[in-house]
Amino acid sequence: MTNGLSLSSVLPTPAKDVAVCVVGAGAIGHAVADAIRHDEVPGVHLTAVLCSRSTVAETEHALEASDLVVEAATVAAARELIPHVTRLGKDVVVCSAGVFAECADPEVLVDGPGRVLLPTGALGGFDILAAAARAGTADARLRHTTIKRPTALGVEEALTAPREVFRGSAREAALRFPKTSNSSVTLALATLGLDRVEVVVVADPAATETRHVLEWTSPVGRYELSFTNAVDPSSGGRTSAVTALSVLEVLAALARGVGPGVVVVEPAG
Ligand SMILES: NC(=O)C1=CN([C@@H]2O[C@H](COP(=O)(O)OP(=O)(O)OC[C@H]3O[C@@H](n4cnc5c(N)ncnc54)[C@H](O)[C@@H]3O)[C@@H](O)[C@H]2O)C=CC1
Ligand SMILES: O=C([O-])CC(=O)C(=O)O
Repeated sequence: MTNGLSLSSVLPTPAKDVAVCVVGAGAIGHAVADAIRHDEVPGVHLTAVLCSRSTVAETEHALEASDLVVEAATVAAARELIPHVTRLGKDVVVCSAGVFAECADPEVLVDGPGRVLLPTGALGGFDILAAAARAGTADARLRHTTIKRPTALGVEEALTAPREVFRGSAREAALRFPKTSNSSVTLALATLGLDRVEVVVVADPAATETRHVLEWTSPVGRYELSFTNAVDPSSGGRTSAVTALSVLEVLAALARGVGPGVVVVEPAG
């Protein structure tokens, strides 16, 4: 700063707005589309919102008109969309990250040159965990405990106390709870991989919010990160409201040319 340069003057500035198509008009898709419509993300504009009734022609037209696609639908939709969009050379922000639990190698779904970008979703702290993983993962351990209300997990039984309903790998969690373990998959892909992150799922009849606890141990440090998330009321108590906001962080980062979590100081005026 003393030499007259502000931090952002050395960052690349994208030449034009990023044109975004949102796939899925539920809790996340609706919130993301609304925020873009209301100009809450500078440098980004909305081309279309596709729903499950959209025709093939509407879908193709929307993809053609977009630079980037936000998938906020289902694992099944992500399974079809990822190879298709990446083959067109466009990036796709994927909320239904659980789709990667179906693949021995996540890269097989990505038929480039486009890329898949996974938002941190309902979690955070990936920066420090990925940094710690750089020191080596052989002696690292990571556990993700999710605590949600029983109906959000598909647990029909009337519980009177919290109950552990699952313990296994992130891959197994996503296959067992495809609608509520996407964040475990993203976390695993950012750190130790799908088969080495332990996931515990707890159904708590008293839960009014969703809790996620991450416990990391490795030679470089021990971290415990705890997230208590308000749920999006339109998601049946299932989806943490911050997930849509994390998608907006990815879009804002793309428009600015720097990753989420980086503090950018803009020039004055
Ligand atoms: N990465 C993360 O941290 C999180 C990921 N998720 C996942 O994100 C996805 C979206 O979540 P929500 O908005 O809460 O779900 P939602 O159920 O509220 O909305 C999904 C919408 O997608 C629509 N849809 C289904 N198939 C479609 C298709 N082929 N094309 C277009 N639309 C389609 C549905 O009709 C529905 O309106 C889900 O897979 C959910 O499990 C949810 C929370 C956190
Ligand atoms: O929204 C949340 O708290 C987490 C979730 O459903 C998921 O990871 O799929």
